[in-house]
Amino acid sequence: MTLFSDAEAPFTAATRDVSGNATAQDCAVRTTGGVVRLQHVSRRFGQTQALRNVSLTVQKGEILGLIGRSGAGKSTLIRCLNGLEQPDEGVIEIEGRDITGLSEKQLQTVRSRVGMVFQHFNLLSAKTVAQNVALPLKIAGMAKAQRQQRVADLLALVGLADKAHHYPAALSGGQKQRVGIARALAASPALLLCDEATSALDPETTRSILTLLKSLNQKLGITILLITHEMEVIKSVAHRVAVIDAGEIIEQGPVWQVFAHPQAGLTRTLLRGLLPQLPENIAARICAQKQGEAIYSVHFAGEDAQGDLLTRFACAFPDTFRLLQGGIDHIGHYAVVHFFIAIPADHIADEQRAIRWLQAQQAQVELMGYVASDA
Ligand SMILES: Nc1ncnc2c1ncn2[C@@H]1O[C@H](COP(=O)(O)OP(=O)(O)OP(=O)(O)O)[C@@H](O)[C@H]1O
Repeated sequence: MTLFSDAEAPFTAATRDVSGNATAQDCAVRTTGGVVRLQHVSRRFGQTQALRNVSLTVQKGEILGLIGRSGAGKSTLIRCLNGLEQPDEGVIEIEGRDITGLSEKQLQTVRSRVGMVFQHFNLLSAKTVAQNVALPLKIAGMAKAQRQQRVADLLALVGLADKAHHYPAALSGGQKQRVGIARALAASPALLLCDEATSALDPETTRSILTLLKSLNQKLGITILLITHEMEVIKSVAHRVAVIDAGEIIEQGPVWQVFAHPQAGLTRTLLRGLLPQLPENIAARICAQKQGEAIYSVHFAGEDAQGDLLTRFACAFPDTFRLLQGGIDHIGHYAVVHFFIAIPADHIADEQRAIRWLQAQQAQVELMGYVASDA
């Protein structure tokens, strides 16, 4: 089902039915720059610049994670995408259509192309699970029999086929969010906008909801904009990440790349809990004066198969270094390797050979300082 006529829609995003099969809508697919495109969008409230010259594209079929701290401008951006807020400057396109300056009636059509998933689920407590999911379809005028079939398909898709006649009060947080996701998908939107969708859930439930979102993205090809303050969420499901700070996009790129080589200070701060850190007893004693052992940080990102960098390094340079801390992360098809080593500062030839070897493997090697050898 599409709520745009072919003439209105620059392309049809939902090209598969809820079972993941290709539909007749495939014929309507046309290539374009992105499902969502913001160009130089700014929004000010009095003295507060909530959005500053934001340019961002969410490509068809991708999961883009937008991460930022409280007050960074995430909600303002969502409100602009929904047409609930108008930017002071810039262009916002949904499926190639500029939505700035549209009438309320025109915006309703646009909103039906954007499925919203909320932090606190926003379910109607007096309606059953099936009725909650059916609501957008009823509003869109879908016939009852067709509606019932679609609700059944959607509930099966989110793993809640047996809960159709339950009320939200009888569901766990994770189940409520599954209902929220089914409802958001009901009108076959082009974009699923998830606003802190897992922030109210415990870690295990968070994982199951993220797994569901990932499988929906793969099965239905649905485009997802995931707004969060947790890097872990981004790492689990997003293809690309954009970091917003004080209304500005300060960094964006493929998740593995941003994890491997974060450029902005805030990105490094947000990543702190997820990346290996220099052990505290070393960090407390490190200094610039050459002595004892040289401490190096080594970063590497490459194809999965290259994730054995540390093993190869250890084989090539046995007895040359001490491993202080380290780990490998696998993000998509990439391995992100990060470790800290200590090399005796008086073995200059070994030190230089080891560093040259690492650099030849495209690793980024940074001398962090020195510690006395008994550290
Ligand atoms: N209607 C408004 N009137 C005045 N200031 C506003 C308004 N809406 C947002 N702001 C301000 O704009 C800035 C961005 O707010 P926004 O709610 O978009 O941030 P956020 O990243 O969503 O934060 P949180 O994660 O806490 O929800 C904040 O400084 C906020 O106080």
